[in-house]
Amino acid sequence: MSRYGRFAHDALKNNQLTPKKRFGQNFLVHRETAEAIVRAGKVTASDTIVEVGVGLGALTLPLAAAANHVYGYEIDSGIVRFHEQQKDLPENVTLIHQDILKADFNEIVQKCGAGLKILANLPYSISNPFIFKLIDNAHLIKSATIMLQKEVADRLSAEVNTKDYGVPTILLASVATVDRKLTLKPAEFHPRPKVDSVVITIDFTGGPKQTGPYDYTLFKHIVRSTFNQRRKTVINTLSRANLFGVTHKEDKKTNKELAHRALTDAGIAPSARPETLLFSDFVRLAVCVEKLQKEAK
Ligand SMILES: C[S@@+](CC[C@H](N)C(=O)[O-])C[C@H]1O[C@@H](n2cnc3c(N)ncnc32)[C@H](O)[C@@H]1O
Repeated sequence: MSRYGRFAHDALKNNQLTPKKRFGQNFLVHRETAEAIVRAGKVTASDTIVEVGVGLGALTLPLAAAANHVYGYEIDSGIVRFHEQQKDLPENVTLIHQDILKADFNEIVQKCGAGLKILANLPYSISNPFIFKLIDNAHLIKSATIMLQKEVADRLSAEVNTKDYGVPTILLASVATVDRKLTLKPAEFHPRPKVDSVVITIDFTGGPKQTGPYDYTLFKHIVRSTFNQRRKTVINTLSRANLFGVTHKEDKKTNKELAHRALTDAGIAPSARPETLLFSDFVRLAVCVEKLQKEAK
């Protein structure tokens, strides 16, 4: 066992801390790996970093050595108590006992300054809701370098027309670009997870080329409704997505006609399946649906 691994093991044992599955507690056991994640995040001496899930501090310490300041969020009161008793975190680390999913990103910006830089060995238990939180707060974030279960990273960086391509891929592509950095084996953690992990950097400054204005809420609704039934054709799901204010049963035909028009106006084959459509196709579709909605008023 590495020195880091022995440290994690002993720290947990001596403080009656059992790794909690519900908090996704798989602690890093190699210092070099933690340092590689900091390098992947391109952390510089002037950076203020937001770390999600401080744990025993495996990533926090190299982050604190490389950055100006680290605001570390941790949900587990046992771990927070451990750091308070040990006083082991450097002075430029502020430990915040809070569930990151409940945190207000505007308040985090007030603490950390504009353009958040986030690093995390992300607890697997929150990876999906956390990604959607990042998407919703994209305008406040510069980059997020995060470690995820490989299958989640595969979904976020999936190519069009593959089984992994879906709602998270498209919504993330609408605000950012994704770059895969490292693949880590289960032996990098204590306790060992069952699957490989991947570190990705999500760059919120390198989002898609300007597509012109479109209704983002409508775009999201269309993406979610079509992928809800990913085996069906887009004309099928779009006609049932309550887009055109036609609710009477007998007006099924009208819904289908309007959906057909929106799709052909957007240059999309009505018989297409959602996984064959690019982010830019969904944007064009949202623009055409909005135009028809306005005409119908
Ligand atoms: C995978 S461990 C990583 C710990 C440490 N950074 C490391 O690399 O060894 C995830 C950490 O996130 C914490 N955590 C889990 N859910 C959280 C949440 N919703 N908000 C803040 N921290 C959370 C866990 O208690 C745990 O310490």
